[in-house]
Amino acid sequence: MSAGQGAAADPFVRLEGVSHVYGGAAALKAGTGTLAVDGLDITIGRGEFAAVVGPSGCGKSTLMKLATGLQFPVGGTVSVAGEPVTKPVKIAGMAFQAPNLLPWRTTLDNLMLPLEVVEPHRRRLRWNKAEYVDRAERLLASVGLAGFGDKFPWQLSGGMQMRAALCRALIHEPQLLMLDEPFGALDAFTREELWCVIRDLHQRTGITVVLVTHDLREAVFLADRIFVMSARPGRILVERTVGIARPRDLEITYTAGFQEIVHELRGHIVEARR
Ligand SMILES: Nc1ncnc2c1ncn2[C@@H]1O[C@H](COP(=O)(O)OP(=O)(O)OP(=O)(O)O)[C@@H](O)[C@H]1O
Repeated sequence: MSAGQGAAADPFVRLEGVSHVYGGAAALKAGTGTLAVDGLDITIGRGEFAAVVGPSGCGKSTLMKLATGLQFPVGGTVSVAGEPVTKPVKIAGMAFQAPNLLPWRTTLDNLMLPLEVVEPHRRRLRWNKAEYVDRAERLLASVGLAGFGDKFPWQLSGGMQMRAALCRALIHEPQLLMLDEPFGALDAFTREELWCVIRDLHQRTGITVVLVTHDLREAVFLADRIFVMSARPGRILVERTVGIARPRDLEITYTAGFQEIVHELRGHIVEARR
């Protein structure tokens, strides 16, 4: 296992007895709200790589939004790094299925965007631009995009855009990386290439990662622990420690042990869908 040896060692992201209703509690009472998650308990350790899987619409993205302070629960508690989550969590970086790069900005300028918003970088950016540009260029190089900073998003392939979006999520040196189906729109080969990019990043930095995915192979290849959610309203049904030694090579995805875990998870999701 990697740096984070599980939740017990050093809890970092913690949701306890969390319920969330879109539209608010009053809307739920009136029958117009959606109870997305209910009694959701999950603890992720510092430095751990956690994956969350489950049936469509079970509340995986909601879990991500609650953990990062983009939504607030109607019940239960959410904390990150020991602090209750009461506003958007600054120490988190996020990447989603769509890279969402601004087409009129170069790749480098897209990477700089969070720095123009998040303090203390916002204050420092003007006088320390060269230092930040250097950081952005080092990040681009670390994902195989050295020299592409001056290209516009439309000059990059889908996989390259996703790499750039990952760099943008990391530019403010977050302690927590939240990935919501980041590779869903990519072809199988590009996706596997990016698994290795994320694997190496996690190995190198020890950052805590939470990955939401529909791809069970992706979850088993990358994660220390996998959480299976129930159908909506979502809660954690199963917690599976992967236990495959690191560093992991793509070859392990063809081994019987790996495929056994994938099948086991698939069984849990079929069950959850019922
Ligand atoms: N803004 C919203 N307003 C009302 N209902 C919402 C909103 N966002 C999500 N929901 C509902 O809450 C439930 C959980 O949504 P969420 O996006 O968290 O699920 P998910 O597991 O990420 O879905 P998927 O696997 O399809 O991406 C779903 O039934 C969804 O329709």
